[in-house]
Amino acid sequence: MPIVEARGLTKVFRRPDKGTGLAGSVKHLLARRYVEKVAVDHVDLSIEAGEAVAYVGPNGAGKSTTVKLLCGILVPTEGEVRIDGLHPQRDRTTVAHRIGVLFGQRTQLWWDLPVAESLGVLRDIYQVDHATYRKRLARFDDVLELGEILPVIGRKLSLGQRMRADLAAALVHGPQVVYLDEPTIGLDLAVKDRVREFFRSLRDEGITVMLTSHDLADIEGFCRRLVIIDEGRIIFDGDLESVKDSFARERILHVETAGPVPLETLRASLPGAEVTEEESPLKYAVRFDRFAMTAGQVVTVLATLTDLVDFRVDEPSIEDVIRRVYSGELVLPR
Ligand SMILES: Nc1ncnc2c1ncn2[C@@H]1O[C@H](COP(=O)(O)OP(=O)(O)OP(=O)(O)O)[C@@H](O)[C@H]1O
Repeated sequence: MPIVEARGLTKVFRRPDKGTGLAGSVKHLLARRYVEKVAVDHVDLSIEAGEAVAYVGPNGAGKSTTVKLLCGILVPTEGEVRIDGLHPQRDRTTVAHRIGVLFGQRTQLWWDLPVAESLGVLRDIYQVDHATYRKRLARFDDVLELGEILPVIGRKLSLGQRMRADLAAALVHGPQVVYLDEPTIGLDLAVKDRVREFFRSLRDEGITVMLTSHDLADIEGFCRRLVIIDEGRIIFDGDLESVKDSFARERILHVETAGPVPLETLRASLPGAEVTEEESPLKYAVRFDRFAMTAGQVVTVLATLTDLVDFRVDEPSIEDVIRRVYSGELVLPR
């Protein structure tokens, strides 16, 4: 049985349509008008225990709303959610123990308390015994270096410290399912790396993770499954690597040659590829479609023209593919 299951999940927000200016407000008072926004539109999603799922989509696609529905923070307009077979509202307390959530844009720490006390309050709310709590804190300290920020008051934390503390807060009760909504937003690279390492350790422990991020480096090497939402609807749900294999066709071979070769000669020898000079002398970039030719074939052709000193092949990231999906240039099979 899936640990997270959503069927026909729909959320429609209704907000007052007040028009503009005073006249608009008066008109609204006399005859109330509303506009509706379908933020999540009949989403079906099944996540098995232990899966790490990337949930991506452009701004306003409905990602955060889905996460809020899956946690029980919002009640669906239509459809239903089950967490380990339980209903997020009817079984609120049991579900709260099974899930952890981090909203990168918001904190669940108490602003006026040191981090240690905020975590202590959560320990009491979730009734985590002291030995287990100490063990969890030690683990958070290992990867997140939490120890140094435990005495710091919430409002004095830097963004990176705040995110590390919030991760601990989301996990202090040992949830089976964790939703991470933009967990690396605004972090510098060193903290991002540390936090990403922590995600991998969660996955390796068998915790189910659903990760929403605009930084696709968060999902590479971490999530096997990719779900793309656009305008409230799931437009793709499948294997991340196979998407890359099938749609990230472009490869770039960076090559350094022993002597200069005229660009025209290189271009004439590699029809279908795009050859450009790189910034340093004797270095070229060959951009080619890997379905049209292999990197080996490109290297063989180049080696007939000159001696090669060094070469490297760059693969495009999943980011390129997803950018093309967002722009409508690429439609992935569902
Ligand atoms: N409380 C609300 N009331 C009215 N509209 C809302 C509310 N929350 C979200 N929306 C609207 O629902 C749509 C989906 O919003 P949501 O925050 O889920 O998107 P998102 O994919 O998380 O976007 P982002 O990547 O920008 O955070 C947007 O058009 C948003 O303006």
